[in-house]
Amino acid sequence: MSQSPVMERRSPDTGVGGRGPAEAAFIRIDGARKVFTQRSGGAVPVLDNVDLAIAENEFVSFIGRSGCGKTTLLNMIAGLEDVSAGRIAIAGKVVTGPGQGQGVVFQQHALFPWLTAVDNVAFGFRKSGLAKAERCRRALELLSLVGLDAAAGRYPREMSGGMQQRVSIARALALDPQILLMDEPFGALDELTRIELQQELLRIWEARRKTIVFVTHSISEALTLSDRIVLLASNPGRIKRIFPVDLPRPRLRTDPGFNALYQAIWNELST
Ligand SMILES: Nc1ncnc2c1ncn2[C@@H]1O[C@H](COP(=O)(O)OP(=O)(O)OP(=O)(O)O)[C@@H](O)[C@H]1O
Repeated sequence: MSQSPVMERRSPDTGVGGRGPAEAAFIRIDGARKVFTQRSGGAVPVLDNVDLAIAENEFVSFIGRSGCGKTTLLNMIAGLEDVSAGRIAIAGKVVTGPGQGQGVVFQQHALFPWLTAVDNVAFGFRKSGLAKAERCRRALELLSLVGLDAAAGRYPREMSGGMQQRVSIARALALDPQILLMDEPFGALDELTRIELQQELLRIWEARRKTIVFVTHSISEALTLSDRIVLLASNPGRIKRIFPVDLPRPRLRTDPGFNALYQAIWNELST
């Protein structure tokens, strides 16, 4: 396969893309492996020897074929899955569970159907020790940030999928996490809503200075959003290649640089 000049093949010791030495990594994954144990006792190796360094405020996407381990890797960073071997650290502290600065947004919005939008977001403050009125005030502020001022009193069944996903993002932002981990958050949305939410997310990312790790199946989405795209291969899951996206934002799909990278990622995914 021909190599595009904008691509860069990196060794498994994947440093922080163009942002200084790997020691400056905010999220550091070293030799991470994941083996699931089946009920029958059999072991299923899912991720093997993953090394990755992600800088503070960096936007990194994981892309790869279905089943290659993207969600598992994200869940390991979230502290929702343990690491079978190797280690994952955030700001130098080994991840031992959730609550180390990670906020998670899943594809299914996972809102409480019996709570209004504002109460769903306020739920994110439950461990904050804040008084109810203050939780409510801050929840309204976050709903405003995601463009949902007018829908605060609505229940999930009264909102579209895009609105529900905005509420999920607001809830994930409640405790002002340093890291936003997003698992195909826009996968179930129509194309227009998806593009709108991508722009919203970039706005929030720039305004709030978050580190974002984002799982997607869409090459265009990864190219629109990311500083770097990490392509995973399957059986067992491992990093095959990392694509830095050195294109100015907002990114246009008609840009020749965008198209060159799209083609390069497509080629790599399909081989
Ligand atoms: N709890 C589990 N027990 C056993 N195997 C599991 C478990 N969770 C995931 N797996 C397996 O691990 C592999 C990776 O799954 P994962 O969901 O991480 O992949 P993915 O790349 O996110 O897939 P998709 O793109 O379809 O969402 C799959 O083969 C899956 O069947």
